[in-house]
Amino acid sequence: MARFSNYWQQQSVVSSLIASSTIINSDIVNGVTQQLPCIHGSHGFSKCFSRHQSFFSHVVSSSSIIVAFPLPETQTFQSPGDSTRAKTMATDREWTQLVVIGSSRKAASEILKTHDRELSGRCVPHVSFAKDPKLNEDSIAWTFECTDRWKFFRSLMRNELFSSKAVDGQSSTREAKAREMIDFLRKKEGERVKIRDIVFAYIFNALANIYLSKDLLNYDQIGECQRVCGLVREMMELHTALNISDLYPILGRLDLQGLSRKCNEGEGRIQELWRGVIKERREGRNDTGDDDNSSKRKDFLDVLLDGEFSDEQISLFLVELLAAVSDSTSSTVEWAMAELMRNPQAMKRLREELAGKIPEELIAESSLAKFPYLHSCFKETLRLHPPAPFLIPHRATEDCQVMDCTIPKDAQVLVNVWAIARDPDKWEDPLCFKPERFLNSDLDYKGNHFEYLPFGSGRRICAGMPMAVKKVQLAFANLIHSFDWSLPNNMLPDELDMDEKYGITLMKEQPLELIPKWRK
Ligand code: HEM
Repeated sequence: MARFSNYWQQQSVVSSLIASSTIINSDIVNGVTQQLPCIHGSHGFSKCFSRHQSFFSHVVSSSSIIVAFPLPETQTFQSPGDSTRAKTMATDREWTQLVVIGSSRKAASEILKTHDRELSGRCVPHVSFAKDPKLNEDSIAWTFECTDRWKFFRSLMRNELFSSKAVDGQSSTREAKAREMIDFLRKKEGERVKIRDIVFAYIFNALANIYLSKDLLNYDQIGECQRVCGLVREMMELHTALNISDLYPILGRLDLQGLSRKCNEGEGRIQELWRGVIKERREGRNDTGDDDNSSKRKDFLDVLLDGEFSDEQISLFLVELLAAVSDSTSSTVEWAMAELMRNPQAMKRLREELAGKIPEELIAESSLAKFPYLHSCFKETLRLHPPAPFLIPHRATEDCQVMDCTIPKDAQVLVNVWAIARDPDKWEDPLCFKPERFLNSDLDYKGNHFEYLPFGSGRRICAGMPMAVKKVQLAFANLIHSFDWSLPNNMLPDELDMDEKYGITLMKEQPLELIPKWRK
């Protein structure tokens, strides 16, 4: 309960800070007050934003733009008059960025369902390669609009990667990679391991094998795994770093803080991991004159080469479909492990469920359906720690009336799924980790229940959800089933730091370090 009141206190700090930087309609809706991710303890988001407070004040006071500052916490644009004012401000000040945040179930449903068509553009941060209009049309997650080309990519991914048939066909690859992860951890028995790095390597290699039929990371070079994991993390953070170019798009090209340059360099280093693989495959195909390689089993790289995509295009797909998603997926496993360490009863119950059905061997994907409590732990982890707390920023592609508020064209539209999944009016004990709430409940993450949207909803819903669900649960189940885990330095479960760190992915600020002990 102490944590809960702390939560509300911090809301006001964070809300007013944010309100002072951009035009915010944090509650397009009835009664729910502004809620921004932050919470646990005294750090997390509030720290992240307060670090920039002086920067904001400076920007604000030195400009003649944007609303009156600072906006009081409660000031939102709720009445039709307010929304007209917001619109006027946005159109008068074309060179500033209007941000609208939906923070209730109703607002989420309006944005992602009722107005899905008008609000499913993307607001692309200046650091992203996709800000370049020529590259944007080859992006999936950052396409400015849902064009025919984006539809083509989505259907290509659905058919080749994420249909039930395709996902089932990949299960042996994921199982093999899960086994490698467990074998590596067996060798580390009694030592401290960073869960994030280990799981990242599993996710990354499982995806790399599905796309390229090749490992890109090697557990024996754990330093390299950490380097790549750190590089990806840094890129994700750069996408949400406070960037003056995003606040004042007119300054975009100047890259005054050097963030775009940094992001480009990071992406370049990540792409080095697979550039050679693409080149080699293309040359191999040319040498055999076997352009479509029809007699052999195809992986996703073959599909892309058959589709005559350039090496550059393929490489950028892999930035989005391999590097970026490995971050969100490994983060979910890390949070799940952290929550279980803090909740010994839940850990015990999960162990019993797993051991009752699978006494020895590694748990196979085909067995996952037998574990309702495992599935509930997965759902509860995503409720408390959605990897994308505001989804990926949407954009209004035209003026749009949402409830009693006009969202003008080109406004950035965020849905605070983090806060919605903690709304005390909708969730009992919203800040407690209680997987039981999902047992015997039909609430799922497929985008139909607007109080719970870890994968989003509507046309921009996570493309990789069917694969992500399997991948996370497989890793999580086997980590719990194979090892007893303890915290280093005799730390007590309550002492585990659960602060969050904001990037596009909501990470655990302090990486989770645990000591494995083989259970068999
Ligand atoms: C636990 C793991 C994951 C979670 C919680 C998650 C969640 C999300 C969310 C919230 C979005 C944005 C939705 C929106 O903006 O409305 C998204 C987009 C996306 N996700 Fe995931 N994701 C996960 C893993 C994956 C994986 C493993 C893949 C692919 C292998 C993937 C591929 C994508 C793609 C391509 C998009 C962009 C969709 C578009 O803009 O059309 N995700 N994801």
